[in-house]
Formats: sequence, structure tokens, C-alpha cells
Amino acid sequence: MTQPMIQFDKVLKAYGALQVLKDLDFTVDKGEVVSIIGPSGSGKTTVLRVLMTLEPIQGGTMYVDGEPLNRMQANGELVDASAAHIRRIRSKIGMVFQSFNLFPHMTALENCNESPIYTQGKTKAEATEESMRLLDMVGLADKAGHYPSQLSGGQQQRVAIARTLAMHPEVLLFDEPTSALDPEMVGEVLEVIRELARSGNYTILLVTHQMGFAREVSDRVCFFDGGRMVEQGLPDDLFGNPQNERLQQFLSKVLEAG
Ligand SMILES: Nc1ncnc2c1ncn2[C@@H]1O[C@H](COP(=O)(O)OP(=O)(O)OP(=O)(O)O)[C@@H](O)[C@H]1O
Repeated sequence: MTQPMIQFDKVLKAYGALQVLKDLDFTVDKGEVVSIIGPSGSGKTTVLRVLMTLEPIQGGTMYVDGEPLNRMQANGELVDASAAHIRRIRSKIGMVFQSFNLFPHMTALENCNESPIYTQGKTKAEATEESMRLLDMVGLADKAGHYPSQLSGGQQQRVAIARTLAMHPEVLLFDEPTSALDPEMVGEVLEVIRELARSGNYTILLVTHQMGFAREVSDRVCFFDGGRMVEQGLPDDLFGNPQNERLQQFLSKVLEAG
């Protein structure tokens, strides 16, 4: 059996008394494209944020490519991970946020190649060449010199994707990547994600409210409710023949809303 690329083993995440992830067990295989759907507050974004180590967890272990992320081996024992250990494992993961998070004082090109975390081990010329190739890939080579304020939301999100790819991640996390966009810009961003999913080069975990897109691009869709994964399956099975009552209710509400 192949080793999962991402594994959550009884992960517990709480904000004070509010338990957001409740002993979550969840895996994503290497090269798999998995979407997480579910009602607001069910813990979808939290799954991505704890994996990015943007939030601490209170219990359990997360593994990336077989290595524990928040724990490490020391003298034959699993102990809390050091900052260096976390940085090394985390460098395999790139995240695209709902709100782009570009540096406003940097051009599109500089956003991709000016930060040391994006350019490790490359000369300036190599970093620039690669960033230009990535901007071209997301259809924005002609906007390389533009600042975020001179770009539409859809263009900013495509720069954010190019910037994430510049880190050479093996895993891509997308947190509702189109929900901050005007409707006419959604398609151009989905097209880029669709291409990345089709390329087979990445393990992708996508949190989305766009059921049609989740159904189209995913190898597997997971339904979260109340901090647990309550149903998962092939997209056509999960959407076409949902078993869990909460999932049935959720899907009929989403369909009603159009
Ligand atoms: N920093 C925080 N402090 C306190 N509570 C938080 C924090 N971040 C998230 N929560 C709470 O954790 C729960 C899960 O949040 P999360 O963002 O993971 O949900 P979600 O399923 O992604 O929801 P949505 O679809 O609305 O984005 C919610 O009840 C939320 O209010």
C-alpha cells in the first residue's frame, strides 16, 4: 500500500472550549485531488490552517509524506517538533488563501521571487526566469510589472497561485480560492486550478463551496460536519447518492440556493 501524502491521526483542535476538530482521522494519497465540503463552521478551513502550522493543535499527530509534522523522533521517542523540523516538513506544502495575501508594495513578479522562502537555492536570474514562466502559466506574463492594486481580484489570485508554485510544493492547499471574487472572475481562477489538478504533479486539498467544481476536479470528496469527516466518496457517488442525513440536507440546501 502506498504511504499517504497527508495523514491526520486523531487530531484535536480547540479554540478555548470550542472543539473544532474532534479526533480527526483523515488521509490524502500522493497525487490525489481531494475536496472538502460542508456547512459553515464545520472545520474545513481549520484542517488547512493546522496543516500549515498556522494554528497549534491540542492532540493527535499530522504526518506529511510519512513524517510527523508536529512531532519528531529524538532518542527513539516522539517529542514535540523543533521549529527547524516543522519548517523542513512544511516546505512541502503551499497554501492559496481566500484573500490572496499578496505583498501590496511588490509587483506581481516581485511577489513571486522577492521573498527568500520562495527562492531558496536559486540565483536572482533563475528565480526571475522561473517566476516569469509561472506567471505565463497562469496567463499573466504581461502583468509582471503590475502592483496588486492594479490587478483584478482574479488576476491577484492567479499571481498568488504562481507565487505558491514558486516554492515547489508537493502539496497544494486551496482555501475557498474563489469566494472573495466577483462572479465573472471565478472561471479564470478555476481554470488554473483545474490545470494543476489535471497535471498530476501535485497532491491537492481544496476547501470549496463550489459543488460543481468539486465534483468535476476531485478524485474524492469529503463532507465535514461538526469537526468530523462524516462521509467521503467518489464525487459522483457522494453527490449522486449521499448516505448521511446531514449531507443530504446540506446538498439540498445548496441546490435550493442555486
Ligand atoms: N481564531 C479563532 N478563534 C476562535 N474560533 C475560531 C477561530 N477560527 C475559527 N474559529 C471557529 O472554529 C469553527 C470552525 O471554523 P472554520 O473556519 O474551520 O470553519 P469552516 O468550515 O471553514 O467555515 P466557513 O465555510 O464558514 O469558512 C467555527 O466555529 C469558527 O467560528
